Amino acid sequence: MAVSFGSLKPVQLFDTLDILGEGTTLLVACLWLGLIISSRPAGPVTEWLYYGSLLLMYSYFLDLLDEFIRYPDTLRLMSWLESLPAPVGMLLLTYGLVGWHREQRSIDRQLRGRELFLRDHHLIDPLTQLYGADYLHAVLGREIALHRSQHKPLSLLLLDIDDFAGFNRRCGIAAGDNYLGQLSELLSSQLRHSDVICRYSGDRFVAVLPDTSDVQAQIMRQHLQQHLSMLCKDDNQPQLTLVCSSVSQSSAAAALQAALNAVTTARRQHAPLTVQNA
Ligand SMILES: Nc1nc2c(ncn2[C@@H]2O[C@H](COP(=O)(O)OP(=O)(O)OP(=O)(O)O)[C@@H](O)[C@H]2O)c(=O)[nH]1
Repeated sequence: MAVSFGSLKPVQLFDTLDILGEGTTLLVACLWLGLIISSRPAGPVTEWLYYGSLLLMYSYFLDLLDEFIRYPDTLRLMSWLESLPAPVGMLLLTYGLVGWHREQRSIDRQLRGRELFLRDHHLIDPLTQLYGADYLHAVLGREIALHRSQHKPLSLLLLDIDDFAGFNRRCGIAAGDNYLGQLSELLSSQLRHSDVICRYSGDRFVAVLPDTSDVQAQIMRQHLQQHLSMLCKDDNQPQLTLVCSSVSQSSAAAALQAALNAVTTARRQHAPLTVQNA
């Protein structure tokens, strides 16, 4: 369209420096557009950035064309078309960049939170390499909120060692440590990747089972029971109580208390045992 409004300039009037400068500016604007399209997810911020750089590209393109084509002095339209899109494009681009900055800050905040959590080694129990009680409370609280809002089932498994103090006295602390290690390995190998296994206290383990109904939790408990009963074959080994409960409470503390009550009930109901159901 621009070509039809004007006439081609003679070659001797071409300004090489101008062409080089304006050509490079146009290429950089094209590069920006390419980077935005390839690296950004779809959404309003991307649109601001996209339309801003598109307008800049358009303006720089007309600027470059100006170096090759002479327009009649009476034609004001071309000069408007050249000069107007650039500031509008800059404004759109700036608005998009502010949005991008905000997005990035909220992503950074989330990542920093996660990293701090992972770097917090006191959350990991050094003996079993499982998460400890603090982590359990945090994860269980988060899962309860998530599962309540999504109306999904959530269950807990609680494994308690009976009279672990007695076992330590009979066999020694080292044997007790070894037994805790065996239990944690067994739980880690038999539960799913999505389950969070924690050492809740010295002789208690809790697994948070997301998206797990009561029936599924019972099946998992029976599966674990078979493996645990192999550990309990030796008369010298401490006995275990294993309960599972579906979480209906609204807080982590209440859910854990319900699981602990289930352990007490299970213990009352059985003679020193292998494994029990809540
Ligand atoms: N070997 C070993 N023992 C531990 C560790 N942490 C806690 N204990 C012991 O676990 C025992 C827990 O005692 P209690 O809370 O009375 O539990 P329990 O003896 O199993 O009694 P009940 O649970 O009521 O059957 C204590 O004797 C602690 O010393 C550990 O890391 N290694």
